[in-house]
Amino acid sequence: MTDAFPATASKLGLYPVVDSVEWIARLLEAGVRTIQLRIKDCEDHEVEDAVREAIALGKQYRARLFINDYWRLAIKYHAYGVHLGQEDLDVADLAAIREAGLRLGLSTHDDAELDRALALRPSYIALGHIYPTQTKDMPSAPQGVVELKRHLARLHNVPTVAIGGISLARVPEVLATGVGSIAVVSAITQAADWRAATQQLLSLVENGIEPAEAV
Ligand SMILES: Cc1ncc(COP(=O)(O)OP(=O)(O)O)c(N)n1
Ligand SMILES: Cc1nc(C(=O)O)sc1CCOP(=O)(O)O
Ligand SMILES: [Mg+2]
Repeated sequence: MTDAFPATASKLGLYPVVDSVEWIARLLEAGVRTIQLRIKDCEDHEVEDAVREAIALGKQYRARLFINDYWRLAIKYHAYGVHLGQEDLDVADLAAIREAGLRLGLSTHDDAELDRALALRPSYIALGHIYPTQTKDMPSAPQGVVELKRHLARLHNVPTVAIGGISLARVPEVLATGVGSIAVVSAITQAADWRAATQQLLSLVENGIEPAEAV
């Protein structure tokens, strides 16, 4: 059996996914403790400064800072973790990520992807997309909360994250499935008042979760 990736918190709480160091800085300052830098379609050298700065901020705030896609840079600058999708799995050096002590989060969208993810023993598994999303072109249909709940039944011992089209109004329905974390992009970055939206999301999602362990 393959070695497991390092553990993360059993419930990751609110998990904003953002595309700049500026967003990372303002959300950490606002109290977010799980966060992802997601800058799409660049070469490593184009995003190296942003990745390094985001990781330094994550350490400063003792936050769980995940780097999407750029796993080599995440290793180089000792990120808390890396988030990879199914296509990324075809090219990433998972052994190098594990040996460097980074946590690994994996995207899944159906049973077959869940099978593949579970076999790799990641630190968490993300399930998407739950609702229609304007943020990313998705090849599949939204899975909805009934399917989400069915998938969660297979994941008792793995931290879980729901993503895709989750607005503030939809958070209670998603939390009711028992998922441990809610990842959002537009619910924060497109909000008329991102600060208020973040505080509302934090209190809804993290109410009742144990305070974060030291990172
Ligand atoms: C928390 C979380 N879940 C899913 C994704 C999607 O990752 P991926 O499938 O690699 O797609 P891109 O984000 O790279 O377009 C994510 N980033 N974060
Ligand atoms: C980046 C991403 N990954 C998804 C997946 O299902 O894997 S859905 C998604 C976009 C989520 O943005 P919003 O919260 O604005 O809908
Ligand atoms: Mg990816």
